[in-house]
Amino acid sequence: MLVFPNAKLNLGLYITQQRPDGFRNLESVFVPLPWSDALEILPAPGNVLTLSGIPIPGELSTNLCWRAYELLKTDFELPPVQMHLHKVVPIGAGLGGGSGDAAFALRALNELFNLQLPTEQLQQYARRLGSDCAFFVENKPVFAYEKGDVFAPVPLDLTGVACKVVYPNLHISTGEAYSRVVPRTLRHDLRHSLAQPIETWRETVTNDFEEALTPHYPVLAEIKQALYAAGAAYASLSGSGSAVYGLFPGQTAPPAALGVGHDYLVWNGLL
Ligand SMILES: C[C@](O)(CO)[C@H](O)COP(=O)(O)OP(=O)(O)OC[C@H]1O[C@@H](n2ccc(N)nc2=O)[C@H](O)[C@@H]1O
Ligand SMILES: Nc1ncnc2c1ncn2[C@@H]1O[C@H](COP(=O)(O)OP(=O)(O)OP(=O)(O)O)[C@@H](O)[C@H]1O
Repeated sequence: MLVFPNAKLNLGLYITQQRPDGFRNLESVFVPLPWSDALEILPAPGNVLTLSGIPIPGELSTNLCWRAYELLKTDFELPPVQMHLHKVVPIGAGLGGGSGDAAFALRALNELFNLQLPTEQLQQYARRLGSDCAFFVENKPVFAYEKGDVFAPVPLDLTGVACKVVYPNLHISTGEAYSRVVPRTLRHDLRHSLAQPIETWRETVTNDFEEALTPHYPVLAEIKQALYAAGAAYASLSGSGSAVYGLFPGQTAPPAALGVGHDYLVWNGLL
């Protein structure tokens, strides 16, 4: 079975509280971003994981696709599988790339071996692999809260909005990013702000990681400024960075060149 695990963008992100379990409570809206890896899973005589594309740090056994398989195997008698992951989505980007791989692996294994796990149960498995993973089970725009793994519907449809995502070849680890933010009680009603026209978001929709990380990584502000100069209606860091995106509603494609950075990885397309 061949699947294409996509990435996500965060529209606004507020870190509201330190939790007793070491994690933080947050509020954010997640939307799918059609920048995708490719993952093939087949029954096989023996277990094997192969990789291509962007190199993934760490042992094969710690790869999130493999961990998804191992997790299901604790509860089900799964036959051996061969998996191949072709990595396209940049890592340490705040795009949830690894999380998408994990959730798509759970979904594919569920289908391939007819496990008949309903959505809620797949989300429970996904939560055990990472805070971002559960989003990718349903993979539709949601308001996320608590650890970012509990969801409420959000009446937001960005389908067809032109988008540019810029990754400045800078790996920011999620743990490091969180350690730089001091949680603050909630200051904004994100869902209310996002219900207004995109052009108003610049004044109302913020990501707490941006303020905390920009002094350490000025390139983030440079890219954001360039996106606005190129006509973005809204630009922001995604998640814990380092990817920065711009939205260009009403345009059939985002502008081709930004005039910043030579070796940046860029995704252009429609949401
Ligand atoms: C920044 C976001 O991408 C926003 O969507 C996510 O919150 C990150 O989710 P993720 O990459 O799946 O993160 P996890 O693998 O669960 O956690 C990595 C590390 O981030 C921190 N972490 C993560 C999520 C959260 N709600 N609070 C945290 O404090 C913890 O230090 C944790 O050890
Ligand atoms: N399939 C995978 N794809 C990417 N990273 C993976 C994968 N499996 C395991 N990892 C590990 O996860 C780490 C990346 O997680 P990190 O949170 O830093 O970045 P991210 O993928 O951009 O995620 P997020 O958007 O949630 O911040 C890598 O250092 C890598 O070791």
